[in-house]
Amino acid sequence: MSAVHTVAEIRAAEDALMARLPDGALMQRAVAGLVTVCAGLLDGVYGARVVVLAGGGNNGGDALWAGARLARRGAHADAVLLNPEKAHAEGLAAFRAAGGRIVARDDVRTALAAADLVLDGILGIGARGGLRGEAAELARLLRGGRTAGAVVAVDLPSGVDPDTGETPGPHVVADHTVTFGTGKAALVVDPAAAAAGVLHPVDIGLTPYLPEPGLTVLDDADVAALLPDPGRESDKYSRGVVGVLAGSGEFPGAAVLAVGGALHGGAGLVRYAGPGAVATEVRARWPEAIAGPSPDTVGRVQAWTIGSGLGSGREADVAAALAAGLPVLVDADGLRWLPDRFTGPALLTPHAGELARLLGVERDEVEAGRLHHARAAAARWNAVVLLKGSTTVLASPDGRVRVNPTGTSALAAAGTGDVLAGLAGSLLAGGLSPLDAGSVAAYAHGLAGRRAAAASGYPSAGDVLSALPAVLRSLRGPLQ
Ligand SMILES: NC(=O)C1=CN([C@@H]2O[C@H](COP(=O)(O)OP(=O)(O)OC[C@H]3O[C@@H](n4cnc5c(N)ncnc54)[C@H](OP(=O)(O)O)[C@@H]3O)[C@@H](O)[C@H]2O)[C@@H](O)CC1
Ligand SMILES: Nc1ncnc2c1ncn2[C@@H]1O[C@H](COP(=O)(O)OP(=O)(O)O)[C@@H](O)[C@H]1O
Ligand SMILES: [K+]
Repeated sequence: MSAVHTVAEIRAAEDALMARLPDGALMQRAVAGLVTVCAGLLDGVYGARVVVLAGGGNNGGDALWAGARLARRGAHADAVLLNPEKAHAEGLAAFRAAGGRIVARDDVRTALAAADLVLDGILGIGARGGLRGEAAELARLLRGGRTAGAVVAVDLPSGVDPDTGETPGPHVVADHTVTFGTGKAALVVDPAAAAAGVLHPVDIGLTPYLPEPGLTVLDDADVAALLPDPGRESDKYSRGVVGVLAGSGEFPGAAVLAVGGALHGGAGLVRYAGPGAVATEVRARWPEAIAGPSPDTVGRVQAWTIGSGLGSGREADVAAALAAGLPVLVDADGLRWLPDRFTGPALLTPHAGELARLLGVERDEVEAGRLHHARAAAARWNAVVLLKGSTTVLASPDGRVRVNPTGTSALAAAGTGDVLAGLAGSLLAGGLSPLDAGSVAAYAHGLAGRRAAAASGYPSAGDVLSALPAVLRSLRGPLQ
């Protein structure tokens, strides 16, 4: 599991740690990690051309110190000082003493054009708002291909909002980000995360001083530990029975895909509720599923997955499934008929457009502020909200947030959301909490998307579904 902390938490931890260390020692730890990554990216440090973009805070200090160390190893180091009066005094002195050169304004373009590596030390966790003035112009030059060198962001790409993952204005787009101490939301949540490139975490000894993280990113081992493990005495009922209320005459495929996802998520039995013609298609593809016309008549379940491809006019069916008071996942069309607030375990799986409609805002606003809007909806409906898209984020009404690291644009294909809904519903029926069911499902779904993409150029939702069994098998090992 990797942890993400807020700027306030990081500053408190840094203060506590710095109180025990000699002056400047913490920055030197950060700089040592930064220099190691830069040296690894360069084809030899000696003779390499490095341009340091230094703002007026400690982020600029890191970059100047790193420039100094690279210069001592034989690099030609140039620095652009964005705020010369405020430039980090010790960093600047070290940079100059190592032979680093301050670039005159007129020479910035030439320096960038010749650079093998550009260190972005304009702004770090002290950023407030997007880049302005000359800094914005520099970011524009970098994005415009002014340099062929690798752009390495120090701690964060400058100009992104550290805590929200939002990009309030112009910002640097980096090829690599060397980040210190712990994760930041901006490095894992789009749109900011898209500007970070490859992440290189550097341990500066902060962890013992940091609180439990509110935002986490699961890894293979976390997911393996959360996957249901049927015991020796299990039967199909004790493994969990999931009800799927999905599909319609208009969208029968959604039912087929959701039931397929549910059949592979560990539940012992899948009951499909829906119109006869759709049920016939579901059973033709999945003879192991049981079908009935409505939630009331299909038989007992331990959790419901509601909504994928449901179409219009299904309010009564949705109400009947919700009335059971069981753990529930609500997707797609089902989101039109939400109760005022959930009182039991609930997982909502909107994409940005659906969440925008729920919250009465524009889709662009949701995509620009994923964490904010997922949290707002989680609080509003007292449900875990899994917001799908380029970054899938899950916000729980208890304040916990998870970000899924496995997403791939290979999943941006019709029907993949139906597979996810079935899979997550199956995990709910298996006894996982909505937060765990949603994050485990998103994780495995992302891996299935990647696996499917490796096998077929542009995978369909069916390809993603077909890849799921092998992904789950590799995560949890074979059932004994
Ligand atoms: N503490 C430690 O020991 C360690 C810290 N470390 C490093 O320090 C970094 C944090 O440094 P920091 O706190 O100095 O903030 P930083 O990101 O450099 O920016 C602050 C400056 O930017 C300005 N400014 C703000 N917004 C702006 C905007 N939109 N556009 C333009 N300017 C803007 C603001 O000016 P103001 O507006 O306040 O006058 C202020 O001068 C951290 O990310 C890591 O790299 C590591 O070495 C590990 C040890
Ligand atoms: N650009 C993207 N990058 C990563 N994942 C994406 C992207 N776009 C969509 N997805 C994923 O694809 C799935 C699409 O689900 P959804 O929008 O409900 O489509 P549908 O209803 O057609 O199945 C979700 O899991 C979502 O997170
Ligand atoms: K930076």
